Amino acid sequence: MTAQQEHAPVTPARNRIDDLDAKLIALITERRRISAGIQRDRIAAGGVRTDTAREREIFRRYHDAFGSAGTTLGSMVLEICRGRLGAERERAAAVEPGREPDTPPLRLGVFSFANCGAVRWGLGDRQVATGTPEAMAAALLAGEVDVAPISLVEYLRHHDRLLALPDLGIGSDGEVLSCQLFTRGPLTDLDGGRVALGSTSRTAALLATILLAEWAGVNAEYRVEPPVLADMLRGADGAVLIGDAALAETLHPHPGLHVHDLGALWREWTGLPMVFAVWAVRRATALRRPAAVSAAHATLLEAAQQGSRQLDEVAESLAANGLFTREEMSRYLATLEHSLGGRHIAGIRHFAKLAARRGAVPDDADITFFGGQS
Ligand SMILES: O=C(O)C(=O)C[C@]1(C(=O)O)C=C[C@@H](O)C=C1
Repeated sequence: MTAQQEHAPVTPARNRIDDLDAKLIALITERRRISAGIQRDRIAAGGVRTDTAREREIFRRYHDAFGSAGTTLGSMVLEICRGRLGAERERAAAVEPGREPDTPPLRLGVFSFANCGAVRWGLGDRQVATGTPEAMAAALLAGEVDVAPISLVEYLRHHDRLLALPDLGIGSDGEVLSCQLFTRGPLTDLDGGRVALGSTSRTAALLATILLAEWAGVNAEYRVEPPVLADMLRGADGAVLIGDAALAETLHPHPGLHVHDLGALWREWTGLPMVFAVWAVRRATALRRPAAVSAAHATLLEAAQQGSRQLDEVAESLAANGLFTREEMSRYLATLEHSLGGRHIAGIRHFAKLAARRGAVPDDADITFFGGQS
């Protein structure tokens, strides 16, 4: 017997710990088995191995129980259950050189708005183009970037040239805070009135006109204008604004102004989440360079997950520009959804039908995914 063993307190307490460790190991083994089943089903249905929103829930649970060590523990448990995240990207990258020699990496784009803050954070030092949704749609369609977010309306308008990346979107299941209709009075007062649509907004502008016409029964006249709320409201009874400007006006509303959250209204009306933007690739690029698109997709999924795991840090970095506090950014990031599950897709298809009825997108506009998921 070694000196250490002689002095080790082999007490009932240690036996109890051994017992608990054995139970934890058995529980994690059981968890891994169940998790593998869910992942298998999702992949068989054309999805990917991971579900960002679900992982965020799990991290929060461990964090609530054990603080930042809990986040590490949750991340280890997930790694045991679904493998290492980087592994997916490495596999995709490993396929790339063999199948698609001598081609440069795909060019990624992201929105400069806070709604891409988590993804930008997760991408770290990787070179990406940034721009407004308007600029990014133009760059994607012109071939200046290969994979980028695009507002839902622009995607639907160009659906025959684009494929959406599975499991990744920018949306909300209810309140979104950054896609807003501002009015001086109740919505019904807009009937027969004027609504200014901020020129940077595509999906939110159309969503507002659909909600007003079909849900609120309001018949208004619409005009596209530069996205400056005070100017917009000078000549109109309502104004639709998106992005950081809308967020600022929502978090610090002017007295007397009514703020209608378009994500919340949509949810109230349809019971579905609203997807404001999807991530897309040109069909021609997907055909020529499928492995590179897979690699880019895996990179973006991983970036979204990484950002979602570190929302406090993301909030801090977004607050650094002085426009918002860290708490405000945390609240905003918590309302955003980066996942694109069955309910989100149902929301997209419902919106596409309503938009087609108004002639805003082609009649056959639908979402089609890279990799064949439907
Ligand atoms: O719940 C799921 O969708 C799973 O696939 C299970 C699980 C987990 O182990 O908890 C694994 C991978 C996903 O990214 C999220 C969660």
